[in-house]
Amino acid sequence: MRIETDVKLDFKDVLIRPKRSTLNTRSAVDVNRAFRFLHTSSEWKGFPLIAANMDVTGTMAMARALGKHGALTALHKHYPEDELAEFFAGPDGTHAFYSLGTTTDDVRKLAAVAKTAPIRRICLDVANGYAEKFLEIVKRVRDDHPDAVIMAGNVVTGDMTEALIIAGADIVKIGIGPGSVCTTRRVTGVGYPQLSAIIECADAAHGLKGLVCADGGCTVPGDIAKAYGAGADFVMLGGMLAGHDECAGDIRYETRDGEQVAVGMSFYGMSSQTAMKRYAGGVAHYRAAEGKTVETPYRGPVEGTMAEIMGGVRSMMTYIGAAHLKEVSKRTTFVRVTAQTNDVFGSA
Ligand SMILES: NC(=O)C1=CN([C@@H]2O[C@H](COP(=O)(O)OP(=O)(O)OC[C@H]3O[C@@H](n4cnc5c(N)ncnc54)[C@H](OP(=O)(O)O)[C@@H]3O)[C@@H](O)[C@H]2O)C=CC1
Ligand SMILES: Nc1nc2c(ncn2[C@@H]2O[C@H](COP(=O)(O)O)[C@@H](O)[C@H]2O)c(=O)[nH]1
Ligand SMILES: [K+]
Repeated sequence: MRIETDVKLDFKDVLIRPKRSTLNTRSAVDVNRAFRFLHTSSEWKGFPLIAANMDVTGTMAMARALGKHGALTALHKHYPEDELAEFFAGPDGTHAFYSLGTTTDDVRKLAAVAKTAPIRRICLDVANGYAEKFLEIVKRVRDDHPDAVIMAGNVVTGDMTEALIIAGADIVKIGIGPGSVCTTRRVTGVGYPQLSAIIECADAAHGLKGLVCADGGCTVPGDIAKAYGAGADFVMLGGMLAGHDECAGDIRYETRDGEQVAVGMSFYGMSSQTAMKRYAGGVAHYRAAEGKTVETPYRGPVEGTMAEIMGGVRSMMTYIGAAHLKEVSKRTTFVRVTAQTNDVFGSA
């Protein structure tokens, strides 16, 4: 047994210190980034935000809506083959990642879809990116798809970030246990504070000309700003994008003053009992669920939430004098704090 005694930090442990700046308006900053990828010759430019490949948020409707802002969506892996082929052959396919896990059927389905439609972005997603087998699958998908941008994860340490990049990932997805509907830390005791994970993995990835996507744990636009400050190239969101019209799932209505009002929508983890019942016929006898099912408030079109997120990021940039999103991490100084906000009138 060993104990690491350095303090590792979460979003809630820091704030971004303001810096003198020549930027006089939030309209003058550029929230887009242009990336070249290590293993492919392609280039991408846009707002580096990705909707999570969860049933509720990783939808084709989400890809269309976020695509308008230059942001991306990792489609969930349960769409039928023919729907995926049609989608990736069309114009909205450019705003999406094709997601898969590591089963033989996942790999077969990708090959089948890729025969009829161009798959330019692939999200190889497993709960535990530390398995030896995962590296082999990353290598295999890289060999089979030399021109696709490959994002792979999840991990939380520099050593495994490097291994995944060397195996063929262009982007490594960072985060074990920070998610809004995740119960991994509670069930297994495993995890890593997300801000430190981003800082350490971004450093490792950038040293090899790879990129990272901070996945999970953002609860407010300020957390997304902190993730970019910590060195995240992309940020993936589940819970913050749940509850919108573009999500999959039923809206719950209540009658108020004789009128039907939309109030809530369900949201669940991909390792929850809900997901396992739907796709595996139940929780395997040797496993425990590592995700939960919740109801989020119904929030209408995702447009409003995107405006808040992008407005928050723009404002952060003027506070620290970063005209381009690329400069944010260089211009970020975090201060450790013992409190974030004044909640005397509530926390929203
Ligand atoms: N970022 C995070 O913290 C987490 C994210 N998730 C999300 O939920 C999705 C579904 O997760 P889930 O169904 O649990 O698994 P995955 O779909 O990620 O992986 C399943 C494969 O990995 C094997 N495996 C071995 N050890 C583990 C482990 N500790 N946890 C999970 N799988 C393991 C499984 O075998 P076997 O089942 O036989 O053991 C199976 O072959 C993931 O793809 C991910 O998107 C889930 C949990 C954590
Ligand atoms: N441990 C679990 N993690 C999960 C599960 N389903 C999804 N996820 C992860 O959460 C993020 C989204 O996080 P959020 O804080 O933005 O909501 C997602 O991308 C996955 O990595 C789960 O069942 N268990
Ligand atoms: K995910």
